[in-house]
Amino acid sequence: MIGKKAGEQRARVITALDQLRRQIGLALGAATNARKSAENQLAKLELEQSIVQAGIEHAAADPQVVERAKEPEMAGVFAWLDTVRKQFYGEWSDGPNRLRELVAASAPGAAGKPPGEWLGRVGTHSGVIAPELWRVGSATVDGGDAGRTPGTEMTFDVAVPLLDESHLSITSAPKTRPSIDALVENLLMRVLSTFEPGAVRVHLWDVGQLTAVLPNFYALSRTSALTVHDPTRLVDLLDELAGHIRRIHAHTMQAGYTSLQAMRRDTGRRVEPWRIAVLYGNGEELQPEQLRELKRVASGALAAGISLVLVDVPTALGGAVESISLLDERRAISSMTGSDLAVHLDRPLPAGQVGTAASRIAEALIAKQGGPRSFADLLPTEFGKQRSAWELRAPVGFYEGEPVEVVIGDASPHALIGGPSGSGKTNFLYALLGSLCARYSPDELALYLLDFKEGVSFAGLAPGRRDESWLPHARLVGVNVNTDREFGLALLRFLADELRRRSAAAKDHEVTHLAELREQDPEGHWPRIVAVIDEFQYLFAGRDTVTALATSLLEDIARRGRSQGIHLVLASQDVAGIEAFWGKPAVFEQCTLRIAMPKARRVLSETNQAAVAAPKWHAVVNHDSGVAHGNQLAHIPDASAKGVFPGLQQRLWERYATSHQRPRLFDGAHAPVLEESRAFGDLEHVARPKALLGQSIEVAESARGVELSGAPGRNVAVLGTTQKEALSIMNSAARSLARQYQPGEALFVLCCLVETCANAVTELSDRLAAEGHKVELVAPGELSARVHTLADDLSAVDSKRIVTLYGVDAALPALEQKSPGQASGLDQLRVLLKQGPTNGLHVLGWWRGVSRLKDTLGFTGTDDIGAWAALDVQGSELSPFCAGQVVHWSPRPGRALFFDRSTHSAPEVIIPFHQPDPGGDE
Ligand SMILES: Nc1ncnc2c1ncn2[C@@H]1O[C@H](COP(=O)(O)OP(=O)(O)OP(=O)(O)O)[C@@H](O)[C@H]1O
Repeated sequence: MIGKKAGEQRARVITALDQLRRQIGLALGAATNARKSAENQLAKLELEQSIVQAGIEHAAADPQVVERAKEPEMAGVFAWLDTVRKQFYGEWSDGPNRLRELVAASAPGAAGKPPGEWLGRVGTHSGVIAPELWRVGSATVDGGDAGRTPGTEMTFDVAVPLLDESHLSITSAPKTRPSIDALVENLLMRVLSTFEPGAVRVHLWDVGQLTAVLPNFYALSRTSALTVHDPTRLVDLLDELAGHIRRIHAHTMQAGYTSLQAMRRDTGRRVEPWRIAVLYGNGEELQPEQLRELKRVASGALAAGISLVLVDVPTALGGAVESISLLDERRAISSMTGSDLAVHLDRPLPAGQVGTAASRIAEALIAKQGGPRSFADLLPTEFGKQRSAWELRAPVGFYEGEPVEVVIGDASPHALIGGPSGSGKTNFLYALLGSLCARYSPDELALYLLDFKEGVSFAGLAPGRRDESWLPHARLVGVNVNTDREFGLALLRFLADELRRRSAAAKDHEVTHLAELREQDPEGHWPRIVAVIDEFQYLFAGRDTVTALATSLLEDIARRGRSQGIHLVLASQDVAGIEAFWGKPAVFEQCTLRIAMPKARRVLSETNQAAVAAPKWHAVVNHDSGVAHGNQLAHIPDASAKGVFPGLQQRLWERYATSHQRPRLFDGAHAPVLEESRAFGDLEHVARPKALLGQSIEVAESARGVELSGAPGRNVAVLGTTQKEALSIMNSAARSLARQYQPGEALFVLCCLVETCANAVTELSDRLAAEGHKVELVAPGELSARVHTLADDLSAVDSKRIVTLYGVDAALPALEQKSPGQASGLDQLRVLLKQGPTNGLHVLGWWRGVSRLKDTLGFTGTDDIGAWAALDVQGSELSPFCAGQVVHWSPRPGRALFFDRSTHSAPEVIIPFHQPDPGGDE
């Protein structure tokens, strides 16, 4: 509605202006017109000219003229000129009045009224629609020329279009610099006094002066309303303007508007401030590069709410440009009024009053911007109102009181955040997450959060002991993953799978973009996914398969994630993290959103140093791959203060928790407890039980186990000297198996040859017995004999037998002994390993070294150990048990390398369950 009205008014103004131009041209250039129309009648023209020059009344009294006019071919000259004059004056006689009305309507308030009515008052105009004209002076025509009494003067206002409408080019005459300053000052003051503070930003550049450009405005230079630029760095200013143009253009186009003006009218919001750049040249041509850039800026500026005022900068700008050329100190010719009419420029505004007015505007602006904003200022009044079909958009901070947004979408699908330790990177992430989660519901946004740093930075987002709330948008929270690079890999695999799932769904619906998929499949669950990986450089920390896989997965996700709504936010503390990236340009280039914390280097682009000088608790937000013109400085509110983020989380939790699942927490510092794991809890009686060895490192919580079928080789070896983990794996295996057998269905034969584990094994034995199972605790000295009987009865016994041996290596000397003519205990153990599985007997054995296991197996090869879990054993020792492949494994506490011939192509890292230690020495 507003738009339509404004549009009509604008059309009226333009028509009236055109008319005005024509009329003035006619009035003052009647002779020219007459001459043209009489080109083929030179004599007639001359006569007409002399008549017009003299004036019709004068000419009629001139006998010479009267004589010539009597000539036949001159017949009608007088009559014709009289008609023209009557017709024109009929229209023009009211021109000055009409013009006055027009300026009053199009230049309301400070835009057109005398300074006494507004100078020194702070404007209140909201800045959605700008006045169309701005007064610069007045013009006077003689009443005679206007069909009135000759000799009387008729004055009308002269105003120029500026904001959204036109650039302005001003040309000086000798010694007119003070007049030009007064003209510019008058114009700028009218603009600044019209709008509420903050709606307009003025940039001043003067090729000849560093500081003293428009000194009366000095007070404003403390604020964002006025920036004085370095005379030697015009290109910087032009770059900055080009950056605004690109950014605003992208924003408005995305919202479906061709200009900022159209967007403002339609949305009723200012969206962006207007910008006026005043460039003072010296009449000399600019350097070609500057000129090119200036023209480029000028062509896109108006649609982005940017107007240029060029003073003595000789250039022909394309598009709408009005001009004012000074004739002397008070008079000028303007393109608005035509070349025949001198404009009397308004008197300079009183310097003192301009200074006072500038101070008042500056103070009002500072008061309005307030002090530093808080985290609460980032949050919308109503939660969960935004839709993420096209993009995610949320403010993360403020610049001069105005919010600075981060956009994650088609143009900026992935983000790279960098800053040294303590620069506020984690705080930034919290500000971003809070702002996003408050705007988008968990159905619109799903978060996968991973922190490779030691510490608990994201831990609070998952349910905890002290705070039961969690962030409903979070699907996964991974903390303390510094040593578990595999978990990073698992997340990337998960994302790549999701990418495929989304691509397939998009293909089914014959669409290519998430927004279209959501439209076609309204019942589907297609939130945008944001995966935050803090200290992501850990992914590339070794020259191994993890690095290689992480690289290719990241590249895939980075490249294809955009259209499927899967976004990466990669954060890194040090340059090393970023440098890990330089060799991986595919990922780096896709991170078009760059966020640099103070002192961060190389995050933006090699040459963009903006972050180096950024103040504390600020960030440079750049959606243009770090190119300087995309820089947006923002103060980031404190999101890490006590209770701040948890406060928001509590509100979100109360709102969404009942309808959404809690996130999975993966904490690399805490091994899961067997009894608490879902995999253990879900076990039930089955025909082919699985011995659980530990938890897998995956996005979904799951455990790894070995199925003890009747196939040959279905025995399990635990390798290494670390007792705690070895005990854990052995016990989890036995206990999980016990859960899957009916009481009496299986016999557990336990033998512990490691003294320090005796208590734990006894405890296990008691527990199994208590569960109703048949258990035999064999003393070390009796093992050989028992192995014999087990081997002898191998096919004769009907029940399952689980032979669980702790420290087999310690039994080897005893097992090796043999009576002449008889098989040794070792021979019989080999029989069990080889023939046991097909006869319902499986060995779970712990060997404290690979060579001891080899000794045990003898020449029979490694096939009888179908699955193993290795602890402090070097990878190279393991290849014989892994079909000869190269095994990368650097042993680390609390982790095991697991391989099952029947299910794995390569070994994987698992986490042995945590065992509350009942009696072991550790
Ligand atoms: N915008 C801010 N306003 C006020 N305090 C802040 C702000 N940003 C960070 N801080 C404070 O500075 C401390 C360090 O910030 P933060 O943990 O975000 O830094 P970091 O760059 O992530 O460092 P590190 O990588 O070592 O964790 C925080 O404890 C927080 O209290």
